Amino acid sequence: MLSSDFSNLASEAHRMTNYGADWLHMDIMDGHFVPNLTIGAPIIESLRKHTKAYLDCHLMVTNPLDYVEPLGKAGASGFTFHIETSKDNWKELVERISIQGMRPGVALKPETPIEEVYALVEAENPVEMVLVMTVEPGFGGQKFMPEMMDKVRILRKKYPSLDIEVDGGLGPSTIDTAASAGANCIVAGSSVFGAPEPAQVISLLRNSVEKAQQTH
Ligand SMILES: O=C(CO)[C@@H](O)[C@H](O)COP(=O)(O)O
Repeated sequence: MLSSDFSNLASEAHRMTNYGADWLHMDIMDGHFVPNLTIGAPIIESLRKHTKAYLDCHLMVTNPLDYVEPLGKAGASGFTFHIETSKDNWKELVERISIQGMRPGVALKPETPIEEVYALVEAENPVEMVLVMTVEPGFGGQKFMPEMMDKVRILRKKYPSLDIEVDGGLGPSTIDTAASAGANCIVAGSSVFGAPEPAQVISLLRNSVEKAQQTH
């Protein structure tokens, strides 16, 4: 939703779900971990009053622990934190996310090796999704980094049933590359909000993933 009109967030959310979006991806940025500042728990709480959609929160913040209880109480559905911020406390983080009834996920920046998330996927109380950033986090409208697909291929081979999300520069010209590598959760901002027919783009993204899943 970073590409949406934030002054009309509820109607933008309805527009996207009416166009066929399964989830609403909410980029939460603190202006410290990334050089941008967006939304927090109060916005999620207000939005939750207007939609039952899955709110897939991506925490681009230095201290994700500070956001767990506020976002859980606000009605967030998924809570995906960055491994770069939680190498020493991810077990506590995942436990507290789960206690709040949210789905835990872990994200990694382009320069972070994929090996750094294996322990979180294999843990007794594991994350349920890995978000492979395909741009440097902080802004929408950037160019897709195809070199990140090696991470997706490795994850898909190692964990066949894991949810693998990709985020950054996804659209009609890049979706087949991501889907064929094994990504099954697709974040798309500018390619959908900027499209003359957003529903057609959402349908194209979904069809590409479904087609690729038949070969995995
Ligand atoms: O987390 C981020 C950016 O940090 C992403 O969610 C972007 O907001 C995706 O936007 P597009 O690249 O699809 O325009």
